Amino acid sequence: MLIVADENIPLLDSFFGDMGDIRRVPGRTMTAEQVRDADILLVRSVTQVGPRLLEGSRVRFVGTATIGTDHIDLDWLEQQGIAFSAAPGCNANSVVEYVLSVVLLHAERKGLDDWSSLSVGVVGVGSVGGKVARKLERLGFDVHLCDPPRAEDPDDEDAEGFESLADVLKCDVVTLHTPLTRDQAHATYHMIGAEELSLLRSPQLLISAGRGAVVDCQSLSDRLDQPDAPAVALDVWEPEPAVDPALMDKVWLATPHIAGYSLEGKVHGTEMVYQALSRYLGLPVRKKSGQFLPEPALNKVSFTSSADEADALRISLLSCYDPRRDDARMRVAIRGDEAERSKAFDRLRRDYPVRRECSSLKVQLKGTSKSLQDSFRAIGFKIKI
Ligand SMILES: NC(=O)C1=CN([C@@H]2O[C@H](COP(=O)(O)OP(=O)(O)OC[C@H]3O[C@@H](n4cnc5c(N)ncnc54)[C@H](O)[C@@H]3O)[C@@H](O)[C@H]2O)C=CC1
Ligand SMILES: O=C(O)C(=O)[C@H](O)COP(=O)(O)O
Repeated sequence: MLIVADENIPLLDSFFGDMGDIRRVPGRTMTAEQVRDADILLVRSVTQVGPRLLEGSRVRFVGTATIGTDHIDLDWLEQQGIAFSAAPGCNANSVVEYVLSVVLLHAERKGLDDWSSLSVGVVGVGSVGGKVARKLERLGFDVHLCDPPRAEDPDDEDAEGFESLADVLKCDVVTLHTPLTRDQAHATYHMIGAEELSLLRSPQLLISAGRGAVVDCQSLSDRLDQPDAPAVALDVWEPEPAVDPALMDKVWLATPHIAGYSLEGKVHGTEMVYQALSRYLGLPVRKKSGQFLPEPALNKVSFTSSADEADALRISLLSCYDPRRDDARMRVAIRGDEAERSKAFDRLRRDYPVRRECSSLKVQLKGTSKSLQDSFRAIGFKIKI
């Protein structure tokens, strides 16, 4: 059996090595020629999967080690009888930690003593947005939710209290977590256009961590030329990988589509596809991502009753993930013509440093308040009192 796989899928040999031969190819430039003799195709978000890639091949299973599926022609795969599996939720917690760190830095920049005094609007309340909302609520934030497809779903038992997009855009922070959809009810392509952007003003913050084209990036660039523009943290871009350097210069935090790039999130993506492929082939599921995760570089911090509580939280969260480092790397790397910028964007992603989630850090909180302990728990740290 031949497995053709994006070379950037981690742990290919560990998970799939005993299932067949593996041919690694660059995902962005994968060709029909490279997959023609494959039985199994494993991709990430940068490979467009449809008739152009697969017609005439013998591929019978496609797996994507990602949450998003907008790069896959799902209808065509179904028509062809090609089995498919994504990795729903695999890196959701990584995106949540990106959002928490961005909100923390924003509050700090605004001189707020209490970050939870900010109101946060979550647009798209699924696996990622739902987790963002739950963690922020546990941290005491005033959270507002917008998800019209869920609001209209009669079978959704938790579909209460959703607000309109216009209402949610009044929050201090607005964070976008919808998939990219077109030609359907509540399509999200350019959902945040000139009109919506005109409702967002300084000192509000817009975070985009779903897909680039959910925001009309030309309108965003124009809006950011105005004096009352909101602050913007962009993890996803329109287009990728040829990021517009003029837009990058205008946004507060620029990161190269890495919100979901914790090691746990990436390895979990591989594991979920491995599980789906094992089920498809009728093989036992024997491997678990936990067995392949290395010891974290930082595994313990300790605070005493003398610790300033806000500082303790800040130090711990930013020790696990500080988006300013990704922002700095991106601003240095993205330069030159379109081809050079595209290569640099993909290189930043391919060579992404190991980033561990908060759950990998044990935090000792001796003699600290119950509310601080609750906050650490809400974020996902392992705490010891
Ligand atoms: N930046 C990154 O690294 C990552 C980005 N993503 C993106 O995040 C997206 C969301 O992921 P999940 O939460 O796991 O997906 P999900 O499918 O669990 O949730 C998406 C939610 O968005 C809602 N939605 C759809 N159209 C909407 C609209 N017009 N307005 C408001 N809400 C709408 C859906 O009803 C659903 O509840 C993925 O599709 C992917 O594109 C996912 C992982 C990492
Ligand atoms: O899971 C998703 O959806 C994402 O957006 C991934 O973080 C994308 O990562 P790549 O597949 O582009 O490496």
